[in-house]
Amino acid sequence: MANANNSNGQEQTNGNNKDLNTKREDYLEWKDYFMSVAFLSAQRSKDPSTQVGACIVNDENKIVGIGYNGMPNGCHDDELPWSRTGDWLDTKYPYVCHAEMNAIMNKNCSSVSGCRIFVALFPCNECAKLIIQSGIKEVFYMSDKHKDRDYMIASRKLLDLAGVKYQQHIPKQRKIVIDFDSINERHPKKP
Ligand SMILES: O=c1[nH]c(=O)n([C@H]2C[C@H](O)[C@@H](COP(=O)(O)O)O2)cc1CO
Ligand SMILES: [Zn+2]
Repeated sequence: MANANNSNGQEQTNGNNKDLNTKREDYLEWKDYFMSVAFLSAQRSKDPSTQVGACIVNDENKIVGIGYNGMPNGCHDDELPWSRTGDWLDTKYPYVCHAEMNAIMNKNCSSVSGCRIFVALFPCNECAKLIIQSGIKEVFYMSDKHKDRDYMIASRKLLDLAGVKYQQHIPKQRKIVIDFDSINERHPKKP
């Protein structure tokens, strides 16, 4: 639908009024932004069942590491299994690197000590160990859907003992759409 504009500088885009003279209020708040980066990164995952992303942020709100679940570097992901069931060696589990591990290993600074990590899924016990050892102080997660599994109980035990805080992130915006065409929207001509 074409955009129309009214006399007080308001543009109507598909029925929504947009005031082009006043600061936006519906911009992404920091935590929604970091969680969105984690979710976007998860879109790189080749895992057919669960795509997980992680984003590490320092105390200046700067992103210092991003990762998603995938096979280790140099191990071609066509040569390793992606299945969930069957002989353990024929499943993905012994091979795949978790998103948290990749985010920590991909860090672009010398240390992630004191940082926060934003993850789609509550970290497993192995990732909890990495989080603790790397000095990350806080975990924000979206889903805790495996919370009753033993490895999650172990994970919480480790995080609690080490004093790593964790909390579910409740996003202000439940759905964020990336529309590559939106940048081509034209605004009314300046007077
Ligand atoms: O914290 C995690 N981070 C992470 O990257 N993963 C990955 C490993 C697997 O590729 C996938 C889990 O697969 P599945 O849901 O099919 O068991 O998610 C799984 C967890 C477990 O919470
Ligand atoms: Zn893990």
